[in-house]
Amino acid sequence: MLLLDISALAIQVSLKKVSNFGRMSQVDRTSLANNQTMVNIAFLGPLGTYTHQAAIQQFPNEDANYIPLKSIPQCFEALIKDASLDYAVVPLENSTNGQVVFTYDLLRDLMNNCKEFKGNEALPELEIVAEQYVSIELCLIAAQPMSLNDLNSKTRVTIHSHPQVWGQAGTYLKGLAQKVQELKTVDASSTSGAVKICCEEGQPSNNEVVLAIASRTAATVNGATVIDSPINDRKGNTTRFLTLRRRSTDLPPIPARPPVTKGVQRVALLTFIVKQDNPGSLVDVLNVLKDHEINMCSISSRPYHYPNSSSSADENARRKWQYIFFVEFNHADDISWDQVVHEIGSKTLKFCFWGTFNRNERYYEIST
Ligand SMILES: O=C(O)C(=O)C[C@]1(C(=O)O)C=C[C@@H](O)C=C1
Repeated sequence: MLLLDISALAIQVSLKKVSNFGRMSQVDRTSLANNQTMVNIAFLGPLGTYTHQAAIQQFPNEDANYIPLKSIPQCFEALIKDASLDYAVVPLENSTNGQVVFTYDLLRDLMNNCKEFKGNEALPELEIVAEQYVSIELCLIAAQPMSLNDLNSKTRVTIHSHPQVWGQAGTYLKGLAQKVQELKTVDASSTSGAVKICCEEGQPSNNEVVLAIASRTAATVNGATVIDSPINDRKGNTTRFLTLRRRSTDLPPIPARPPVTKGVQRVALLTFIVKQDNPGSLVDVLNVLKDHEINMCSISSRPYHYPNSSSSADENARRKWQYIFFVEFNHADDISWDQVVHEIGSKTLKFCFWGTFNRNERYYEIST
């Protein structure tokens, strides 16, 4: 509860900073970015999203300007193109329903469309510099004060939220669907955006109710009412966020939170494609990690398509059912990077190291 109050307060403070930023010209914003004391952080907005909370956790100081953008792709695009932005914070995965596929696919596309290579190592415009964890306590929210008891067998309910939420409150929504006449879910670009839509739509009629699922902070920011909470199926529901920046940045290394002490685990993300028809091609890459006593902590894949520019004579370029792999691993400070990179390069068709960052201590929290 205390945590929520603090975050609501932080969001009020950041609201002021956001509106100031919005009025600045591009030149002002660039000179602001050049002023070492200010950092400009893009995030999936509007204010009150869980990503906003992650951005505040990552950059809690007075010298942070938070810039809400409309979608995850816009966060990537703006950070690449707008030199006045220093960082972008985006969601990566949820402890209940897994990958935020938008982010995975944007990383894939950046590697795929990369113009700069060292051998077969892609060097895309962005890198990952930190991770954050935010507790996701979902609330059912109405524009006007009302009670859960107002929903009955005659009510037709429409609920707006970010698509990532449906899998986190599936059981709750099934229960609610049995209580009302009809329940419809509508995707929004973010949870706080969903509350905004709910407030704009109001209540169409006595038997029709428009609701949203979002955080308590999003309800406060939009002047809406929480009618039920927490509604997530699993206690301890948590989303993991990444902080990105341009590889070419002049910024000093991101301050480590908690401070780097000897023994803090480092984490790296590697993406790659292999010759799919060669038996053992994936195992060969993983064996490089094993040989260097590097512990893999996650592996996942997404569909992969060769870049549109590939020669049409190349059969691989036209095949379906190919995959890009995402592997995260812990490593000691003294691993022989050059050797690891060389060996990974020799076992993959194309690969990318997205950066190496401190493991956030909240990674180790267990559900109570
Ligand atoms: O919509 C938001 O509030 C977000 O920050 C996005 C997002 C996500 O994409 O996973 C973040 C956390 C929750 O899991 C739901 C939505």
